[in-house]
Amino acid sequence: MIALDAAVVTAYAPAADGPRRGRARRAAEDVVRILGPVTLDLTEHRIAVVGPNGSGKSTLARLLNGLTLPSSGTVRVDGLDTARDGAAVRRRVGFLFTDPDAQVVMPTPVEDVALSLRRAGVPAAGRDAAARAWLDRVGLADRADLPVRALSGGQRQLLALTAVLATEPDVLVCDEPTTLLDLRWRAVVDALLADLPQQVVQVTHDLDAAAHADRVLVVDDGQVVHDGPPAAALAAYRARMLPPTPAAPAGPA
Ligand SMILES: Nc1ncnc2c1ncn2[C@@H]1O[C@H](COP(=O)(O)OP(=O)(O)OP(=O)(O)O)[C@@H](O)[C@H]1O
Repeated sequence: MIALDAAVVTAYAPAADGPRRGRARRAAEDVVRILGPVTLDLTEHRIAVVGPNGSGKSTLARLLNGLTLPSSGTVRVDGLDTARDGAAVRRRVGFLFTDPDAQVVMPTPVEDVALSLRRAGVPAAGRDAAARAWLDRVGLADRADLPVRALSGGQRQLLALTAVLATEPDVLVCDEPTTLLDLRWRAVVDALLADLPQQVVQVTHDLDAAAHADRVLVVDDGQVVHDGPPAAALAAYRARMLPPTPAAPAGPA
């Protein structure tokens, strides 16, 4: 289980027209709170995180596997503190970025998945065959030895997802995994995520996808402002984002 206890994230963000200071002289007034305090126990199988641009969703997602550490408060994964046990946390919690090019580092798909297997401790002798088996599972077997740049954007995101899954995490955190994909690839990735046995926490602007979650967190202005079943949380989010339409003027009597 992932548990956040009064987790706060701050960042150094000096005003553009403020005085310029060296690293040693950063002023307290230039430190801004970008998230929190957030206290949550994340136990549901499928959790969606929605909210406007810049509201803090990615920051929240990155807290969950220690990519971002809380400035105060704690984040624990199965009791492991992300600030102290980062490597063990990252073995449990995989992270999928919006842009697969930020994640895929090797020249070919089979090498990229093999790298994940290496990180997961799979012995060298079995890695190539295991990587091919993973690619086969997601329908990328015939792309295994092509240069990654020859894959479509959708195939690259599928590859990035496969490379994360190959490490067999207990939890998968996805930060807008389908935002860059066309409708067809979005459906492929959504279907794959829906079928995973793992807990999935997904940041998304796709409210249709969020509607299938067990729990939806609505983040706004660095706070979790709604938390509950999708119907109620998404209605609250829509009401927050979209002003009510003015009543139609009355017609002639
Ligand atoms: N390292 C940083 N330094 C200063 N400000 C930051 C830093 N990281 C994030 N922010 C700010 O914190 C806020 C929250 O950012 P975050 O990326 O979490 O939002 P988001 O909800 O994921 O946005 P989007 O939907 O646009 O991806 C934004 O205003 C962002 O500019």
